[in-house]
Amino acid sequence: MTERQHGEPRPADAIERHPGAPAPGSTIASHYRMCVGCGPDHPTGLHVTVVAGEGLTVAGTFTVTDDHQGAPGLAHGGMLSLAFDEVLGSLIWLIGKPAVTGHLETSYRRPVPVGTTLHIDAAVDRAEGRKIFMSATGRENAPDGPVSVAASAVFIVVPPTHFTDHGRPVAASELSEAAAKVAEVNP
Ligand SMILES: CCCCCCCC(=O)SCCNC(=O)CCNC(=O)[C@H](O)C(C)(C)COP(=O)(O)OP(=O)(O)OC[C@H]1O[C@@H](n2cnc3c(N)ncnc32)[C@H](O)[C@@H]1OP(=O)(O)O
Repeated sequence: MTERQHGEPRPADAIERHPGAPAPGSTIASHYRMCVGCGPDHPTGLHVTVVAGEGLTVAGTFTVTDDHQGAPGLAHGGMLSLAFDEVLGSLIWLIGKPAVTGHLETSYRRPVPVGTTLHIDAAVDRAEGRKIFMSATGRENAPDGPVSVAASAVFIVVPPTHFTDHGRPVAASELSEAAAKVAEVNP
């Protein structure tokens, strides 16, 4: 085997759906009740919802409210970026490995008014070592509506201790079933 030269891209690695992944069509529960992206207990969070798709895909929704405005009546770009981070991050439940956002690029194609529901389709494109390359599109008010926002990301697989080493220990009651399952798979 020839050694990889400095700066040379890695060859793509196989990446598969984990056998314990949520079934296609099932909801991927919020991983943390106070998450600003998906937590049901967050008072002004995005309350993003996500459903597992076939293969390494998910479909999410985010409804823009007054709490998410930048210009009056329009979604703040950072909030839209957050919605994409959340939906793309949900793909890790299909892979069954903890990972964090290393790089996120967001392309804003149309203004997104308050009251809009963005339908966000996201997929894993490929993996190279610990890097997982993903992409997503957000469509206005329907799964086949016009594309308002598109994004691509690189998530980096981390040890499960990443979250407690850098964050804080969490009580089991703060986590979703899905989060507990990943902790089980990757103790
Ligand atoms: C429980 C689920 C929660 C989900 C919440 C939604 C997702 C989030 O918002 S996560 C929060 C935001 N993200 C973060 O806080 C991450 C902060 N950054 C870090 O902790 C570290 O920089 C981390 C872990 C990403 C990488 O550090 P480290 O483990 O030392 O990686 P390192 O060994 O240098 O690099 C590994 C590979 O990743 C690549 N890489 C590292 N950082 C990046 C980056 N930012 N962008 C692209 N590639 C990167 C490296 O080039 C290397 O690639 P290769 O193997 O081809 O040479």
